[in-house]
Amino acid sequence: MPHILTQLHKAIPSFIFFHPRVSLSLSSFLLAANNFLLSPPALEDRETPVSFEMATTRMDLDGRPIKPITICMIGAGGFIGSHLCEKLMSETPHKVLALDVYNDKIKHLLEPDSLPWAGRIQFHRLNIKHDSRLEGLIKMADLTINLAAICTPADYNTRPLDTIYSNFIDALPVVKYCSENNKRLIHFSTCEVYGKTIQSFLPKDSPLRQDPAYYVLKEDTSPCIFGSIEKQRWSYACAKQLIERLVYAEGAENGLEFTIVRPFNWIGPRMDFIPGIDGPSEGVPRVLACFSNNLLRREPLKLVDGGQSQRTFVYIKDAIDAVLLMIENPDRANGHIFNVGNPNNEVTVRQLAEMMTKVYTKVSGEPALESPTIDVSSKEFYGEGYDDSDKRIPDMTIINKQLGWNPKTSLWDLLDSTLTYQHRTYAEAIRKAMVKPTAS
Ligand SMILES: NC(=O)c1ccc[n+]([C@@H]2O[C@H](COP(=O)([O-])OP(=O)(O)OC[C@H]3O[C@@H](n4cnc5c(N)ncnc54)[C@H](O)[C@@H]3O)[C@@H](O)[C@H]2O)c1
Ligand SMILES: O=c1ccn([C@@H]2O[C@H](COP(=O)(O)OP(=O)(O)O[C@H]3OC[C@](O)(CO)[C@H]3O)[C@@H](O)[C@H]2O)c(=O)[nH]1
Repeated sequence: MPHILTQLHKAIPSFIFFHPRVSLSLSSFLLAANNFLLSPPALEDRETPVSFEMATTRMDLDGRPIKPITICMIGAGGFIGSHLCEKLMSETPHKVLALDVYNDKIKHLLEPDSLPWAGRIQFHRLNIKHDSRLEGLIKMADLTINLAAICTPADYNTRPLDTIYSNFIDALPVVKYCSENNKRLIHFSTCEVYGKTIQSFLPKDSPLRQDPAYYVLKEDTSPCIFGSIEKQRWSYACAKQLIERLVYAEGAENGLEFTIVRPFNWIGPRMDFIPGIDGPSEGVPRVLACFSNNLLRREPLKLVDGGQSQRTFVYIKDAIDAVLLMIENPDRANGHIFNVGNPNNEVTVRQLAEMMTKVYTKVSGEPALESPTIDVSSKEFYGEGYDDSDKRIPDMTIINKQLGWNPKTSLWDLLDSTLTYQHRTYAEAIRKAMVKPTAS
């Protein structure tokens, strides 16, 4: 192992870090806070890349200067990872060792070498299932963030073994290496660990159904309620729950410094794939990409079991602000489990379909279909063993108290920017793919 580490160290160029030497005055503190709160426009919304300049000392929530750190980010090439890398490169001095099997979603951050953050992000193509470089990379970093997972519901009941291995077995060495090497870990879990609400088991006419105590999901008091074993949908939630328990136990028994994140349906650009364009034609991504695909192809949006399930959606950029607060405020984040969602953005899936149809009509200029949705059974859509969470409203008390974080973006606004991106990125490719070759 030591010789592998030496090679890894040699492979990494020397990094130029921003060193905060500015003495703190009230005005610089206010400016830093202001810069932090007013994020610049998203990279994908910019015509040309904006030059990167760090003019002021960045401060943590307790008024201390933030020291640059090295982050080992596993699953950095995915949806959340790509947005987190973007944020870290454009607004912070931190260095990222980006680990994934794919890098398509972060290519714009890796090339060309002339980018303002060149040298602060380094991609390592590896599969954490079987790669001896993993421990060395975790050792080289101050903090590990584990995002790697199979996390699309269409896989949970059709590939339960892969799902359980990915979300539990493959995550085990990451926890172990962090614990053994005294490295801080931010582990990505899911809101799905709550499963179903207590409300869903109450009689339909029970007045208790109106009481938030029976449906708002709280990190420290809500139970985890899953369906039977034949309902393999819960393979993912159950694996995530067990890895949460393991991380928590490593904290309690061996002093691991950890934070667990439970995302509540984060959505935005670069989420999943559009079947037949940048993913398999028969693939079933999460609902945002399913509905985007239907809208782009001018097909009715498929409502599973009537689209009655409820979700709260949060804009990826709001959620990434929360993760950055966790990264830069370890004293406030360590030892905590955080819900990260937007309780104000609750809709049924049917309402989501209706809103996406309206927004897409606006951004594309194309009229909506006469019948914009179609009902489909879960068995037909997902296969045997599917089941669903009825309602997901995050309680925000803990994240509010510890990090002062609140989501900002309404569902309409986040769909507006996301569907503008989907239309700009995919409409032409879909049009070409849909033109059938004519017989000669
Ligand atoms: N997006 C959400 O709303 C949401 C909600 C709940 C939980 N989460 C959790 O957040 C994390 C990230 O989610 P996402 O939406 O970015 O998913 P994603 O699928 O876009 O990203 C996951 C990334 O992990 C990589 N990966 C998977 N297995 C790997 C392995 N063995 N080795 C190396 N890389 C591997 C994948 O290639 C992918 O790039 C996951 O743990 C997921 O369970 C996300
Ligand atoms: O074409 C479609 C696709 C889906 N639905 C229904 O929409 C609901 C939400 O589905 P989706 O976003 O795919 O996934 P879930 O919210 O159920 O689960 C995710 O939550 C967090 C995470 O852990 C990671 O993202 C994942 O497990 C659902 O009710 C579908 O049935 C539809 O009607 N039509």
